[in-house]
Amino acid sequence: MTIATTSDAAASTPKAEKGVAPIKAEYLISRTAESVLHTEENKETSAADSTDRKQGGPAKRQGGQHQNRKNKNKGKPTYDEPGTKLCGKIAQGETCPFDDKCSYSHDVAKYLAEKEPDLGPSCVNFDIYGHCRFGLRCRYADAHTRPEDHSQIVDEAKVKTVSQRYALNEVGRDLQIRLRKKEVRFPRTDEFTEMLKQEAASDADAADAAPPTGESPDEISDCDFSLKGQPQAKRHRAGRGHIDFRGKTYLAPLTTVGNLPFRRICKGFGVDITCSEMAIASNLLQGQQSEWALLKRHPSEDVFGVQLAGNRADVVARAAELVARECAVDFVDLNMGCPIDMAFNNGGGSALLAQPRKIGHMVRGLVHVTDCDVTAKIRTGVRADALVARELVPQLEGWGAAAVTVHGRTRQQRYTKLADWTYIAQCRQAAQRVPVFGGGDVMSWEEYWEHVGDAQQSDGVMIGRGALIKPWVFREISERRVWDISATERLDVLRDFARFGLEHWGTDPQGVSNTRRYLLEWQSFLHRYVPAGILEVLPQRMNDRPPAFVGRNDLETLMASDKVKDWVKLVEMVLGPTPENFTFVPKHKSNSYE
Ligand SMILES: Cc1cc2nc3c(=O)[nH]c(=O)nc-3n(C[C@H](O)[C@H](O)[C@H](O)COP(=O)(O)O)c2cc1C
Repeated sequence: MTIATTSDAAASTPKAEKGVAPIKAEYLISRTAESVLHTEENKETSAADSTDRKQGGPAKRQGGQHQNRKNKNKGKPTYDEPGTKLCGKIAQGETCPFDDKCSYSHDVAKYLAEKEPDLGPSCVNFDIYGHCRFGLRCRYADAHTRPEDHSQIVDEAKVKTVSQRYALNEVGRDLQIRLRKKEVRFPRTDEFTEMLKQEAASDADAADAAPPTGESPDEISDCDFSLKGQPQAKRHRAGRGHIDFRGKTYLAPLTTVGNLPFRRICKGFGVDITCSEMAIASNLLQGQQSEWALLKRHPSEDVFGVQLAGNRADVVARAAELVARECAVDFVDLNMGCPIDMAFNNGGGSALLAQPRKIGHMVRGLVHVTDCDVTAKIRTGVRADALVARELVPQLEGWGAAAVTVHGRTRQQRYTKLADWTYIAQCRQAAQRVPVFGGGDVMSWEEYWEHVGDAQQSDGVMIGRGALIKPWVFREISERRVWDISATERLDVLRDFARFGLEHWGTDPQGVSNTRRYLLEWQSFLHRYVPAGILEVLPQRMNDRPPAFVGRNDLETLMASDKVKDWVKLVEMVLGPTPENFTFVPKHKSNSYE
């Protein structure tokens, strides 16, 4: 898409309208030009709310995920591999132990005749490791294939010097198999469960001895937030508490988009703390490979946590015990904010906020079964008329949490309305020692320092969508200045992501396809960035929607497009041509203006 500036564009003057990003007059597109433009393009697939925007405002709809994603991007053919999949051993030039019983093709000539052309002259995996584990199946295979006999080149010198694997926390298949066979033991969780049983027995004895109150102990603990009867934070183990959370920048856990390559980009811009995407405790315990893959950590992630979600204290404890035993993690974070129905209706995520007794068991359990810090991520409450976070913070502290993050919205609110930073400040004041991070809507250095500076509303800020829209926000925060980043520099960021993605997901057709999809998911947020030099008033605010504008050059204009077609074009600039029949619908609705 190339939007030309129309002659009457400069005629409009920006108004300081509530909810509208103030764009300098010379970059505005007039209403007439805009409607012509959209008539021409109205046949295109567009992102969820792009049509809302053209029609003068968002239609009311539920937050969450796009439910109508066609085949949820999983249908075939979505990635560029010939119909027959070449056997991995043969692709490496080795012999296959299964011979003619192998379910994959051994016909190299046929595979190469059908294969799409290479996507580029060099292969990231070969460049780093001195060999490519995908061999002929690599989409950059020419870089490491001898043309005369298709054998694979190995750069021995490099193979030897690469001692460290690219990602940490790559848990072997044998653990997954043992988990599926139920052969893994959880001694520390067993110990904790036993302890809880004894506590329950002595509580029952005490209740028998006490005069009747008319309420069962469960009823009391399910609705009472006082510290009565709760063990204090005495379960800290030696070695715990080594992270000084205060004042550090913290990249929020972000399902799908907060993947390792994205976190690596944010590390490059200076973020201090990173966290995995939310991993479901029960999926980990079932040995699901895709869930364990969420825990991978790049060596640059020097303060790294794993976020766990679950609805049962014993399940979450087992998962945490295993993660802490098998992986390199600095902290385990308990998710109590997830709003999606699937988690909520099963009593997990933000549904926990209404069950303080269960939270107590969970946090104490995590503290008991791990040697690392345990942190908690909560919302202000489930509903606006029953906020619970302020009462919960001291409870969490008592149970042994090393830090708490409060996302300043209720579940009911999703992303509508601004985060309540006044309430976050009250949560912080309710804590005695533990650092309380706030989260919600921050996307500029000014807002960051407003919340952690003199106002002392929080001990730190966790940044989610702000980092997705402009990951360089972390550099701006540390330098305390706006960076008017150019479109070419932004394209370099996309290029880095593509490289990191190919390193992470692989250079074979599936890996390239994953990289493309995750980059598109990210672009569904990135396009919301309004270049600093185009704004009349800084900083850009999360909920201020810009009127249609052109960038300072065609690339900048393309980057601001809310059309999926343009996102695909942009991604092709760093990842080569998209396969035919490719469709994409972004997963999260939170990328759009509410
Ligand atoms: C796409 C997306 C995925 C998210 N995934 C998670 C998650 O896995 N775990 C979690 O605790 N919060 C998750 N969140 C919530 C964020 O961590 C954060 O608390 C929230 O977006 C508010 O911060 P923000 O206004 O800076 O985005 C997600 C948010 C978004 C936008």
